[in-house]
Amino acid sequence: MNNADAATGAAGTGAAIIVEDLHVRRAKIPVLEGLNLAVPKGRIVGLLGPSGSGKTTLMRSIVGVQVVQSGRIEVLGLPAGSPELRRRVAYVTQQASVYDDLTVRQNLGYFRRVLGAGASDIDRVIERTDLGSVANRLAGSLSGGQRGRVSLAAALLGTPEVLVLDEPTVGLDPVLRVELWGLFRTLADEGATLLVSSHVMDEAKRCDRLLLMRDGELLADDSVRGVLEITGTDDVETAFLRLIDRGTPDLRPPDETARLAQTAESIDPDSEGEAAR
Ligand SMILES: Nc1ncnc2c1ncn2[C@@H]1O[C@H](COP(=O)(O)OP(=O)(O)OP(=O)(O)O)[C@@H](O)[C@H]1O
Repeated sequence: MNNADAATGAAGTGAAIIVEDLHVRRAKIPVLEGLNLAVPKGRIVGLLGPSGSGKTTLMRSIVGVQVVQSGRIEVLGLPAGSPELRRRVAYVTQQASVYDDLTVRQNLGYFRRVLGAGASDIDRVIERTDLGSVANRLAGSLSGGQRGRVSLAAALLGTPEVLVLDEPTVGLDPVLRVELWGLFRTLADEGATLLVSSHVMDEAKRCDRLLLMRDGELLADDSVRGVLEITGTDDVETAFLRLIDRGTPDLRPPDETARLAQTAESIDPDSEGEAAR
C-alpha cells in the first residue's frame, strides 16, 4: 500500500490531494516518473528539494496547469483542474502575479471580481498579509517581498480550501518569513490545506509533513518527526543527505500525522532538534 492508498483508506476523507502514478515530461524529458503521494486535509505539507527536482512541476500538475502524460490527481475529491476547483484551490507562483500599474487595493479588487468574492474580503486579506500601510501604493513601486504578499493576499480571497504556494518566502528577511509561517499555521488551524515549496531546509520544521524530492522522485513522504527519527538526526538537511545514502525512501502513511501532531503540539518550531508546531 502506498501513501495515496493509505489516505483514501478506511476514513476516506483524510486527503485533500491524492497523486497516483504521476508521469510528467517537460520538453520530452521525464521530470516525474510514477509519483505517489497524499496531502492530508488541514495540514501544512512542505515540498522540499534542490532546484530542478520537480517541485514546481508537481505543483503545476496539482493545480491543473501542467500537461501530464499519465496518472491520477485528485484534489478535494475532484480531478485536478476541474472548473469546480477554481475557487477552492489557490496557486501562488514564484513570480508575483500582480498588475504594476494598479494599487494593491485595485489589484485585489480586480481579483475579487474575477473570483466572485465579497467586497469585504479585500480588507480581510490586506489585514491578514499586513499590507495595510501600502494598500494605496502602486504594486510596481513595492519591494519583491511586498509584491509576493500581494499575490498571497489575492490567493486568500474567497477563502480557498487548498493553497499551493511555490517558494512564498524567497527573498524575505527572517522576521517576515517567521510572520508568514505564522499566517500559514493560522490558515491550517482554520482548516485550510497548504502545500508549500521551499529551498530552505530550516523551514521544514514549521510543517506537519514533508515531501522531500530529488530528481523527480520522493525521498520522503512522512511527518517531520518521522523523517528525523528514521534518519537519526535532528536536522532536515542531514536527514535529506542520509536518505540519499540509504537508497530507500521513507514513505509513511499520512494517518500517522494526526498522532504525531498531537504529541508535537507543544513543541516550539524554533527550538533545535524538535518536530513541527
Ligand atoms: N518550461 C520548461 N520547459 C522544459 N523543461 C522545464 C521547464 N520548466 C522546468 N523544466 C525542467 O523540469 C525539471 C523540473 O523543474 P521544476 O521547475 O519542476 O523544478 P523545481 O524543483 O521547482 O526547481 P526550482 O526549485 O529551481 O524552482 C527541470 O529539469 C527543469 O529543467
